[in-house]
Amino acid sequence: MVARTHTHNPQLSDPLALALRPPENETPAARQQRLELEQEQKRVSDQIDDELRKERNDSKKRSKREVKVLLLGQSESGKSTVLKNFRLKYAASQWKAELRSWRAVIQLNLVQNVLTILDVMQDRLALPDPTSANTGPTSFAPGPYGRASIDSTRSDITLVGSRPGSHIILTQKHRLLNLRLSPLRNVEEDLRRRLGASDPEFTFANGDDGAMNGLPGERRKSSREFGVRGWIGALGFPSNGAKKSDEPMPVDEATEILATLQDDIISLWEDNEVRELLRARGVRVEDRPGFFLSDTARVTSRTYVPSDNDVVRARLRTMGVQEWRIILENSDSFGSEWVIYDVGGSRSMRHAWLPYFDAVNAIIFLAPISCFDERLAEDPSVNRLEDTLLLWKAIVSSKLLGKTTLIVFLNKCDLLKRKLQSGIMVNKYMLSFGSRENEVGVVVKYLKDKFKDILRADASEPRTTYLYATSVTDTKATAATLNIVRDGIIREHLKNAEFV
Ligand SMILES: Nc1nc2c(ncn2[C@@H]2O[C@H](COP(=O)(O)OP(=O)(O)OP(=O)(O)O)[C@@H](O)[C@H]2O)c(=O)[nH]1
Ligand SMILES: [Mg+2]
Repeated sequence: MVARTHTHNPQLSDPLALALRPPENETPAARQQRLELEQEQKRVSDQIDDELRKERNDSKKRSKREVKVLLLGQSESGKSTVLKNFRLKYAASQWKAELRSWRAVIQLNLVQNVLTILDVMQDRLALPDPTSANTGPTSFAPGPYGRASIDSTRSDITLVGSRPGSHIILTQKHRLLNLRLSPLRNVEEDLRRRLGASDPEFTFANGDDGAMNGLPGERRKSSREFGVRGWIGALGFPSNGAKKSDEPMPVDEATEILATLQDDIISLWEDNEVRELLRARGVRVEDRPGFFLSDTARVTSRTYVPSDNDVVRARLRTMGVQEWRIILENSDSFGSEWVIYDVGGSRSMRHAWLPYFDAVNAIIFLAPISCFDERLAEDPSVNRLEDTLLLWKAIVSSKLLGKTTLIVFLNKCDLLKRKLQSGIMVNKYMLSFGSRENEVGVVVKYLKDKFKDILRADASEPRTTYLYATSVTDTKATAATLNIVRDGIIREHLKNAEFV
């Protein structure tokens, strides 16, 4: 009978229920003991449930209290730089503790500046030196590290006559510099490995998705762009922010080699022929991300510790989506807890943005307006400004973002100004600009109107939008903008938060 009941009770036919059922010949005392034990177990289980419920509610409340911001824009638009400014201003002690961790990135940026120049020089160096009886570049003494080698078998000598800058003569001095600086190729590899080594998902962007050497006349893509999925892992940030900042930094091999080559790097960058060749080839190293050649003496010193401004200017490409939780220092009021999502901006990474659209209060859209004459690294047929405007159109017309506060930073105004002053004409690249004055204020106003026009024509819903002209490598000016932006976002957030 009992056996039949068990067999016919679907619940008790479950193997787990069968295994846990009370013994059939249980004595009253054993039964009493079992029931007491079960009661205690239930009490503990209920307590755990209560705690979980409380935690869920707390996290819901916290999530309501948190201000969530998504940084969007194409690659190299300045998203990570805005994040850095935000942390510098609102999480200063954490920021300070992390400064030293950026040394390797800045050293890598400087090494890449030098290697870019050496690459540009290679075809000219392959030619015999007309000012010297000594014709073979390999006949020079090796540099201080003795690992140098020069490819003297290049076969493109016949082509170089037609390249821009073919009138510039590089001499023995340049060959020697090239030879002495060639250990930097190993330093580059070493630093890349070191930065990538702590991130199992590190990726080298080489070719199909890297930033373009990018300036007018240069179609080649860089194999130098380097990105990591997480700064924290790659840079080895101190986990508790407690790293002592007055200890000297260890002098590793890269630092030692850079210190030894300091004078050569300065000679290369200050050399008139080299400058002329770069100009002729349209390679504006000084306008590129992560330009540190003007700071060579400081950056190559054995005791170099990065400054705030160095870190803000350092270039480290973002891969995927990085979430930053920032508790604003000196503020316990509403709006002191921020979550900022910093995303990778190149086309192949944009699909990863979507899941964050309905979770954020505000979007800061970075529009690098100095890029009117540049092409996308990932698709050289597309103008970078055009890509930015298309992205903006897609964002404003997205229904998912109907309630999201939109903030636009018309960024890189400093570079825009320099470009316009160097004589590059906006109307050559943007016909609709017409005969307006080729001046930064006029261009900014024109583009602001363009962004507003797109908003009017394509917005899924009318919404609050703020536009600012920025140069986010200028930390002082950006701090002031961020203050206004922060207050605006909090105001909007308060309006929408249910519990207010
Ligand atoms: N001169 C100047 N440089 C800027 C400005 N904004 C950003 N940069 C530089 O441009 C480079 C790219 O900026 P990032 O913030 O890394 O760009 P990103 O949008 O995060 O790029 P991805 O991570 O590839 O999506 C960095 O080296 C910055 O220092 C600016 O307003 N002026
Ligand atoms: Mg980035």
